Amino acid sequence: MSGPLLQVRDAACVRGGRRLFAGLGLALAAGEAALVTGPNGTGKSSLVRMIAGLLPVAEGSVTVNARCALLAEQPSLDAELPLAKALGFWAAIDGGDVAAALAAVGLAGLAPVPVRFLSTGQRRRAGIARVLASNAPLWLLDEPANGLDAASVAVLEGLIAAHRAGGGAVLVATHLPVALPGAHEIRLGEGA
Ligand SMILES: Nc1ncnc2c1ncn2[C@@H]1O[C@H](COP(=O)(O)OP(=O)(O)OP(=O)(O)O)[C@@H](O)[C@H]1O
Repeated sequence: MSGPLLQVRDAACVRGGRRLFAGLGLALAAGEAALVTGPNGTGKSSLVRMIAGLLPVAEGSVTVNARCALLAEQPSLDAELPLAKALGFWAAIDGGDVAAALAAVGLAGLAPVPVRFLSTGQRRRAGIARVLASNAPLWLLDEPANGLDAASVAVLEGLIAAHRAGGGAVLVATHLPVALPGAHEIRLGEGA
């Protein structure tokens, strides 16, 4: 495949009649990363959702040339199911390796535990495992470090680095430090 996995051109986002940002451009090729930062309410999550196709693009264009995996605030896992089975629901669609993904985020031991019993940080790591098991080339991670301890942030950073080294790309929206060497930086300002 040639060309960027993600191309955002002159994009604007409007929510509740308010323009959050405009004129935003970004291209992510294989191996690249984007770091989206900015104060609360400036549109970081909105940008992620817009790229994921969950919010309309008010102006400009968003072109996604690869399958993408979204880590949103909720892990999108059935709270009643054991963790491995909840991830298995998605793996049945995406074809991913649940056991390997759980091991990668240090949750192998919790595979039989219902999702509702997971702690905040474990739940976030479960969401990261879902992204990992998706085999999607483009990762869209909204606040992936929320609730994670320092060791888990380091694991996250390692997983992102490995994903990029394997030809993937990632966009991370965060108010917490996440090391993304060589990332394109997008700083969203105050909302309009
Ligand atoms: N459904 C909605 N209708 C109207 N406005 C909304 C809606 N959802 C979010 N907003 C507004 O859009 C703005 C941007 O929200 P968003 O969640 O993208 O910000 P953020 O930069 O991710 O913030 P935070 O750092 O607090 O997570 C906020 O002012 C928010 O109130």
